[in-house]
Amino acid sequence: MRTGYGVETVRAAERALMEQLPEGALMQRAAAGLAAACAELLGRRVYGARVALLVGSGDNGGDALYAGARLARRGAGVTAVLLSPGRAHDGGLRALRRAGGRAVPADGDGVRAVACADLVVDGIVGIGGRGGLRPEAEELVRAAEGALVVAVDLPSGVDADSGEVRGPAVRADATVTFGAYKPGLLVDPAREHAGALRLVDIGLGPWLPEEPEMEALQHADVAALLPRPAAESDKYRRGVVGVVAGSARYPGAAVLAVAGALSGGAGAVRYAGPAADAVVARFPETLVTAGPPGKAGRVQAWVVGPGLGDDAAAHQALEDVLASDVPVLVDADGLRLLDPEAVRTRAAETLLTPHAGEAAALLGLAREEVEAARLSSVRALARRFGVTALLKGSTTLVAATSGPVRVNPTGTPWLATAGSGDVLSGLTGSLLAAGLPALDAASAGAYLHGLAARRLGPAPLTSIGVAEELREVWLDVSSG
Ligand SMILES: NC(=O)C1=CN([C@@H]2O[C@H](COP(=O)(O)OP(=O)(O)OC[C@H]3O[C@@H](n4cnc5c(N)ncnc54)[C@H](O)[C@@H]3O)[C@@H](O)[C@H]2O)[C@H](O)CC1
Ligand SMILES: [K+]
Repeated sequence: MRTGYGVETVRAAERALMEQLPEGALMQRAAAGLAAACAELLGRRVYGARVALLVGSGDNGGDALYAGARLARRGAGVTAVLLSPGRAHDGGLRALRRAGGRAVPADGDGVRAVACADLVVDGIVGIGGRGGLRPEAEELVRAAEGALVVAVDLPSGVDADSGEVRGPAVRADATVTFGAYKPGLLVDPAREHAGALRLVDIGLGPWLPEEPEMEALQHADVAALLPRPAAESDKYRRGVVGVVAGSARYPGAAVLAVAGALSGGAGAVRYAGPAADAVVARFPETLVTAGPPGKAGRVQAWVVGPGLGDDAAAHQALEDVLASDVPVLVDADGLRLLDPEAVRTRAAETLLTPHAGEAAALLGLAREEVEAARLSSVRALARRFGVTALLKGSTTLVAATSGPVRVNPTGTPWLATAGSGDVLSGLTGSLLAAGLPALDAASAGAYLHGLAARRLGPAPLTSIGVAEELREVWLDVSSG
């Protein structure tokens, strides 16, 4: 599990550790790790490589200078471009010059040094950054196009805690981050600015809290979560997932949700809704209930919402499902009909799976506000309504009412295909029925769904294609 810790948490840990160390020792550890990463990116062709350091006014710039000195000692031609000359960097500049490097102001000389560099080190701003890049930095960053760009701690201009990018920001080929991943490095849009992530241990471990702010499921974590079909031969013991989806207008959503559910590990899928003919024609094994969900046979979890429409039958179906005592996943039209306050008193778990627009409606925000602050939005959804919330996006986030937010690393923009959310709902509901807690079902569902889409992309995706790919993905992941 890749874990992320917020800026304040990292700073507190750094302060505690610095009290035990000689002045500047922590920065030397960071600089050593940064220099080693740069050397690797240069393919160990450090001797003769042209390196430009973008040096901001804080310790982020200090890291860059001391790393630059180490690269200069290995024969690189290193030029520090000082964005705001000040006394703060006397030590680093002395070290750089002693090693044969030089420093120039952020003017024509600086732009030229960057424009002909093989490697540019972004030491403009790190966890002390506020807002996007400033104009003089922007010009230098533009001059860096064509070079390898390594961001120090995080790409300058992104928000380390939220992953927001509120202005111009560096796009790095790699980011060398110190002590702990910051949540912003794991969440879009900042994640795509960071490039390949590399964590340098500077000894913060003992001073970081047990519980991180964020965690990203890896392959092995999901494999451990998946229900083992062989263990329960009896289909009813492996859980039956009920799917309430589709309408005369959208029968396809029912087919897609059932397709996802059949790939999710439950023993059987029970469909209750007006699109039974379309569903059974495609998936004859589906158990079908003609009447409302309340009259349906026993299920271990419900999925309600995809293509449901908003007529009286839809309202009744949602009410029936929420009145049940099993976990319920509410998606799509179900979210539009939902009175979120009504779910707080449910005995069993409720999982909401909105995209940004649906989350915005539930939170009374504009879609752009949710997109700009995804981490706080998914937490707000979970905590305000006492639910587990999955916020869809190219980085899907999952939050329970407390504990770390889960971030899905397999997300891909390809998933913004009509109907792919219906497949995800069915898949995740089936994992709920198989007994996974909502946080795990949603995390594993998003992981498998993203993996299936990645394997099919960049060919144009069909959602039914993603559902069919899920079977392959399941086998791959569960075989570890
Ligand atoms: N603290 C430690 O023990 C270690 C820190 N590491 C590195 O230090 C930075 C954090 O350093 P800090 O001085 O707190 O802040 P920054 O260098 O990130 O920047 C603050 C500096 O930048 C100015 N500033 C703010 N916003 C902008 C902006 N948008 N553009 C330009 N300049 C901006 C602000 O005024 C301040 O002067 C951390 O990220 C690590 O890289 C070591 O790595 C480990 C030990
Ligand atoms: K930086």
